[in-house]
Amino acid sequence: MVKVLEDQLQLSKEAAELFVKLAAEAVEVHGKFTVALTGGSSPEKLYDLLATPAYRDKVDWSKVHVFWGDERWVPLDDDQSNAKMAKRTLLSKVPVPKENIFYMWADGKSPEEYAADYEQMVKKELGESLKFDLILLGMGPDGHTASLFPHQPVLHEQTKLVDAYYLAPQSMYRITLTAPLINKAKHIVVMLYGDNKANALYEVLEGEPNVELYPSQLLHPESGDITWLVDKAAAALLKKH
Ligand SMILES: O=C1O[C@H](COP(=O)(O)O)[C@@H](O)[C@H](O)[C@H]1O
Repeated sequence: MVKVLEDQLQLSKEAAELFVKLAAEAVEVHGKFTVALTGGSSPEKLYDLLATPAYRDKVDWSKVHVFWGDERWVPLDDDQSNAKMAKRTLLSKVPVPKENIFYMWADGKSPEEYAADYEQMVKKELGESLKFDLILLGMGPDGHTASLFPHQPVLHEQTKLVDAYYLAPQSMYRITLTAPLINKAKHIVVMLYGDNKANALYEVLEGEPNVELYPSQLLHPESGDITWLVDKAAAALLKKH
């Protein structure tokens, strides 16, 4: 489903409502809420909102288990860290138990080693189903989502649930959930705004299949659902939605 909202604030409010609803449902059904956060600029407003009493007080944070969809392989206090932004805006302001937060970073490990460790953590937390209750994602103007970047071999990964690799154009390692794991989620929410993403959004949703160029085309939930929360500017080129 594609939902076109007026602007970043409106789509963030919509995402916050969904987060609260899905958290309550998951806790009711299986006693916890497993969520993978996204990085980048798109979710900042959402995290700010979730930390305000209007939303914060509706979530049982003691039952929330926090993962990330992807991360830049940098220490947690580095400005490029997706976790640093989530900590500043949300995790430092809500009572999530420390042991429920699974950062995609470890001192003294290689990214590849830690990707294998992270896969084990994911398996332990999610059990056999491997289904996150919610995976939040963004999308870059180049059509990448999580750290599934154009033309990277990770796009074809079928065995690993979590992978790490050197992203040469950015001169840094990335660690990411892979498409097969993401597509198992019960709910996927992709949030993005701005006219610089209009072309990629059109190509991803209505263009010719080409995952090498537009990796977000890999998003096809096996049995869950996907909601695209986009603003009018990002949706400007869509014809069918
Ligand atoms: O590199 C990344 O970029 C995407 C998109 O970021 P945005 O700033 O355009 O919202 C993000 O979803 C991903 O988590 C991040 O690592």
